Amino acid sequence: MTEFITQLPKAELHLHLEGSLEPELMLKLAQRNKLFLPYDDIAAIKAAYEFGNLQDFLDIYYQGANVLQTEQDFFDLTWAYLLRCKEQGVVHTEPCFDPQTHTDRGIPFPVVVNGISAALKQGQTQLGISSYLILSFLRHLPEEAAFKTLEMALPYRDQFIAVGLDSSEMGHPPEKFERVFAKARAEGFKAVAHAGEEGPAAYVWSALDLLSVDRIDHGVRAFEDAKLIQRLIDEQVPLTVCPLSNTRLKVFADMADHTILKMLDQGVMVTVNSDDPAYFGGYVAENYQAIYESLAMTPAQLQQLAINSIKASFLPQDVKNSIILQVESVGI
Ligand code: HPA
Ligand SMILES: [Zn+2]
Repeated sequence: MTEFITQLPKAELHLHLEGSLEPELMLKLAQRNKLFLPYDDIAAIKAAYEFGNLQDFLDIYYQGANVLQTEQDFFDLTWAYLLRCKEQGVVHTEPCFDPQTHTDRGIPFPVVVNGISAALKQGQTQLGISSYLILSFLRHLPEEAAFKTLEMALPYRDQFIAVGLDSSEMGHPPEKFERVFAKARAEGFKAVAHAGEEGPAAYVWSALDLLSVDRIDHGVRAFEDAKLIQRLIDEQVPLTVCPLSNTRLKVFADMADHTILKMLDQGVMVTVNSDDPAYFGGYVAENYQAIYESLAMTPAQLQQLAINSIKASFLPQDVKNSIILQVESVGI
């Protein structure tokens, strides 16, 4: 099945670039930048990746991001991710990054965005992978800080397509960011937000109604609210689901409990993504493989998930149509 999954042309729509920082690159960048890391080797780094919940993970993820200092570091991070995309049949990606994680420790915004953009551009020319970048606000910080980040980013507006919302969900509902999302939309950006990962289905409603998002990141707790599921089906709101992330962060105790297949069968526009692959044990193909094995999915359902990933992307309709034809031509 691995080969079939790899052959399916896919889009990845929920990927934190900082979460693709593999332990090997983390050590290399720490040495290059002469920084202290509280780990002796790769095994020690990996041993720290045992999470009881989202916050346990975020604490380690923000600490890991400290090794990213120069434009070259952000280029190398992004390029390593794109090479994985190439291996796994990802033909289009819409990764996000957290500028505040870097600007708050003194790294200038252009260092971050220019390093990422240069790698994405090279991904298009050398690997044939198209991409749109998403700028995410950290929801544990005040809305005022998100406004400042948006202002800082506006001179670089050609380098990203959408704004997003991530970090600690509980206690930080979408409504906290209503004004900054309105401003971003008025500036012409698309919008996505994490909602219904650890937070309740109510956060999915408010992301849709108050932030006017085009997609929901995660959204798996929508399953607890039948009315919400019906709305997601009626409006074909995409959910960027991340199966390995959900089990590693204990959103589901076991992959066999995951609701993605039920939602797919009901007609929800679900997609498969890796979230933070360096921390959760797999890139996008491993996520397809995990649900295929644990949920007894059929190859036709895997193909539908790949089609959904293209449909839910921000690509122009004619490009979507031609990639979907290619997905359909992969023999089952
Ligand atoms: O899964 C996530 N949820 C919220 N914030 C994040 N930042 C990186 N990954 C995540
Ligand atoms: Zn995420």
